[in-house]
Amino acid sequence: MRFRPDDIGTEAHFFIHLKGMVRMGTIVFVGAGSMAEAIIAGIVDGGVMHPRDVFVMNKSDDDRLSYLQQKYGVSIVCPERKALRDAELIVLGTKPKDIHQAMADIAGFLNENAAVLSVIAGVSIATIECGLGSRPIARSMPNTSATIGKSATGVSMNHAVDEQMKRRILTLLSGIGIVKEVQEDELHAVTALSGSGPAYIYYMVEALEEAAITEGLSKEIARELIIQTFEGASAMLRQTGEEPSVLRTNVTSPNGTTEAGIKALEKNSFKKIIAECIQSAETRSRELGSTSSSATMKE
Ligand SMILES: NC(=O)C1=CN([C@@H]2O[C@H](COP(=O)(O)OP(=O)(O)OC[C@H]3O[C@@H](n4cnc5c(N)ncnc54)[C@H](OP(=O)(O)O)[C@@H]3O)[C@@H](O)[C@H]2O)C=CC1
Ligand SMILES: O=C(O)[C@@H]1CCC=N1
Repeated sequence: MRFRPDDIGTEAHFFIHLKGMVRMGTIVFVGAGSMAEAIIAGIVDGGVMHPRDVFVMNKSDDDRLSYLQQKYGVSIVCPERKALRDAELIVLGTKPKDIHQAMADIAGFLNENAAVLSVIAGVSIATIECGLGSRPIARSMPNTSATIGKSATGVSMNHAVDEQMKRRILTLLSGIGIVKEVQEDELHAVTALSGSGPAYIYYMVEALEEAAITEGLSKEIARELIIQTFEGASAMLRQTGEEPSVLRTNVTSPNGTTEAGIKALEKNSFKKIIAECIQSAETRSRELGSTSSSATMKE
């Protein structure tokens, strides 16, 4: 369900949550790129927010703002920045390298009660407090499946976030998928696992598809079989609640095809490769954080 600007109804002002309705004011996305679009699509298409309560701004890419306005019915922050002054929640969605400039650009416009929700990899709550002052701040790590309401998001909040704002932020993030509250330091691991995760899965699909084509299948048939295999395996994990190792054993006939396939994975140190993948991404998330906090200290 997607609300449109002419779709006036009081219920559209509210987040609908299982535990009741949570009132939410306007939201401004500072940095309206791919991740912002994924979240906007999730909350607008999911009926979580009315698009008239959602504003977007960029540094210079006005064409992108027009595209988002056309596609989702959201509004563009005007040069006087009125939307920033009125906003109840600011979503920071720039690249880590641009966050200091973005915070310097908006700091003077925010009302003192505005809360902040960051989706930026690596950048700490302390860095945001440094740039935007002491205020309620949530640091999250969603993923691009937010576009279809299937994000796996981790979030951590500072002490200034009260119960009401916490519910609002959790409700907003629930609108784009599942949410897990974690310690701030654990967000580096969340980033490595589920923030970057969709890319690993797509990479694996590319590899499976190439291998299937080499074995004589058409790309179309291979693609359909792979997608259904991922969907089926993931639904089995969720619905049966079984350990993955048990489900794997159920597929593996003694001396059969699966055993041959798994042996090839083991011979090529599959688990070591995956461990290195997650570890490298985790380390990079920490690097992005320390780069941005040392930039703060230089300023
Ligand atoms: N992509 C992903 O899968 C995920 C990304 N993230 C995080 O989301 C963040 C955004 O990533 P992504 O959406 O891919 O990046 P994009 O490059 O698509 O978008 C970044 C946006 O920030 C804008 N911007 C830059 N400087 C400023 C500024 N000073 N004021 C306002 N806007 C500004 C850019 O506008 P302009 O072009 O005008 O400069 C651009 O539209 C990153 O920090 C990333 O770590 C988190 C989870 C998953
Ligand atoms: O690659 C990145 O840095 C971002 C963070 C998680 C997914 N994309």
